[in-house]
Amino acid sequence: MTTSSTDELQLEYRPFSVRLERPLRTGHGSIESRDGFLVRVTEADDGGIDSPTGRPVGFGEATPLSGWTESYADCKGALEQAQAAFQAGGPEAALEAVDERSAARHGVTLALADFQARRTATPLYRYLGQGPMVARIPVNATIGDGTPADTAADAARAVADGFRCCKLKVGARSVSEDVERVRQVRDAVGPEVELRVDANESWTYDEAGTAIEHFADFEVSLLEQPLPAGALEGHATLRGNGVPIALDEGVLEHGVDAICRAGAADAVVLKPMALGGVDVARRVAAWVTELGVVPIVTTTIDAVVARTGAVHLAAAIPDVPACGVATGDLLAEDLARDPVLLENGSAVVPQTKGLGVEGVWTE
Ligand SMILES: O=C(O)CCC(=O)C1=CC=C[C@@H](O)[C@@H]1C(=O)O
Ligand SMILES: [Mg+2]
Repeated sequence: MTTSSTDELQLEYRPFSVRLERPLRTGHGSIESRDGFLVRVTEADDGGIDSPTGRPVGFGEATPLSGWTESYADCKGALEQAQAAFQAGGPEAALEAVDERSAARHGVTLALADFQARRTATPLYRYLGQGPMVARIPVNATIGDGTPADTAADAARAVADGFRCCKLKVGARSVSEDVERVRQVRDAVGPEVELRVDANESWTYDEAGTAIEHFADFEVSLLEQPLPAGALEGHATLRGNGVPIALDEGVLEHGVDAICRAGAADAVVLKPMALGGVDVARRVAAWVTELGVVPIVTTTIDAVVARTGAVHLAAAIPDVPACGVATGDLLAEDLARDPVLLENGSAVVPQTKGLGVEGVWTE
């Protein structure tokens, strides 16, 4: 990475908290707010808000999530160390300071990537992937746990808003109630809409087998993490019964090498915040694609900076399937205007330099 000399650059961070519109109930429990840190890389003498002088600036976001990344306190501590290391030894030293803290590393690396992509007047996805221009990427709607009728209504609303793929949370209720929820959603949205379900490790092998029998009838296209993260063989045995299997929590538990060797997944979910950065996630996506496993990018219900980074990551992955990056509407508030337009089941990829997020760091 070529950057200005250390004494010309500085790394800063500041805390934020954004509420969700309503708690996202999952098999793991509920997510009610997202508390993290905005990260900014600027030229040391930069005077201010989003570098009005037009000099390069880079934004990142470190938003820890329990069960997926380090704790908030550990993330804060790692960013403190990274700021000092950056001052003393530049980006490479800062990256060493966050090496074992995935959310903190995500924030620092995204800010550095945004900084470099802005300097070269390149959209972040092209800076990441050196690939062709990509105008839009397919996205799924994210629908939390609710009664069968409420879930069906939420899915119908998403389809009316243009989504062609809905991912439903399951696992917080009995398998029979979840089967009924998916049945009612399928009846509500018709046969053309893609339905995926995410159990967040909630089921036993028998429960997963029962669910798959019914979900195959409803033409569910993907079942995410039915069994606990540690189960590799169990997931391998569930495959091939009419509903493809994706691993999410299992990616963090085993790594993609073990998953692919065990033949445990048809797809893997790549969460840049949990993997330590969009750079890591893109390398993993290329790797699993080589092995015939489908990469799916999702956010960790992040604020606009990390969420836009996930959109750029998805745009850097050739032939990416619908991704879970349309999560901005789950938030009651955000840190800045969303540069990503959602329409007709896709996200329009920002083509401006860098991430394309502005107005996010106001004094
Ligand atoms: O995949 C999506 O549609 C959005 C992201 C999403 O569902 C999740 C983000 C973070 C934690 C979980 O609640 C959940 C998941 O397990 O994939
Ligand atoms: Mg998941």
